[in-house]
Amino acid sequence: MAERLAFTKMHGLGNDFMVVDAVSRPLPVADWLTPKRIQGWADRHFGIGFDQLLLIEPPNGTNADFRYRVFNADGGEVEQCGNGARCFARFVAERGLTDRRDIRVETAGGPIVLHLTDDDRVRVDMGRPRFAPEAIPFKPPITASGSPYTLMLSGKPGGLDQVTLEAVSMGNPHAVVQVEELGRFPVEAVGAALESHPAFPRRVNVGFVKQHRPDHIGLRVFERGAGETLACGTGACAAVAAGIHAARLESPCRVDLRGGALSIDWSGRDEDSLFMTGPATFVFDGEVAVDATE
Ligand SMILES: N[C@H](CCC[C@H](N)C(=O)O)C(=O)O
Repeated sequence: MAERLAFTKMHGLGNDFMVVDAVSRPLPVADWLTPKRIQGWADRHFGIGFDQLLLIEPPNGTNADFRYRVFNADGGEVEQCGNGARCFARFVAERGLTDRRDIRVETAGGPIVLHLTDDDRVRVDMGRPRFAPEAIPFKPPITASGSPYTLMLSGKPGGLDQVTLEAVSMGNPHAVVQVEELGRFPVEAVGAALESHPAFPRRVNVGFVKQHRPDHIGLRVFERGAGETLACGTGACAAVAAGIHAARLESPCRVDLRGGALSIDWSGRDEDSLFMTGPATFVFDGEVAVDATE
């Protein structure tokens, strides 16, 4: 007889998630959330369909309120998910797992703090952006004299034989590429080429930015382990951090993604946290059979 796993489908601006609560009901996570099973559930035709699976656990020995783990559609566990953090906050608040309005969370990419605003949005302290190549991790070309970096591309993806980018860590790795026109840019081809580029030992999320004004950008993101998504929270944070770091952008900055808009603010001082504010949406509750023989 197969076990049943309860989950909640949520999204942040169309970046969608399977949310699993392992606080109310402890789960045999290692046995159940295998990469193969996550890949199957992520499939939009044969499974539930999502960009990431978010696992909510009790804190792991720190003074945090919860631990939050993120798995991409390809089954790999990663450090951070910005849109997922907002969905996490609304889930734990509205399902009675906490009565706090400021929620401290452990993540593999470092601690974050989630604040529930009065209009059902969530403001997330995403921690400090990091630009040092070793923090990304990123191996710049030996000829590079610093950011922005020019990487050669093999096979001319999207007709390009090189690309200029900035590299930022928001706990997870991001490459930020400035483009003239987002609608027609070959995001799939260039994003896939950069995601697996040898300069990024742990692969990378790739953001393509069109700057409209110093406080307003458009962004498309080809995500590590998920492909192009309708929105990427850490991608929006990385794009604005790179722009402020390079004195192109100012704070607060509006980021228009395919699924909607986020507001990002950061002082530009390395020691200060960057903040992201945006919505989180419940879609449905469901359950799925966990067949031990799979
Ligand atoms: N694909 C990302 C994880 C999800 C990030 C994204 N969904 C967000 O909202 O930040 C990575 O491999 O680091």
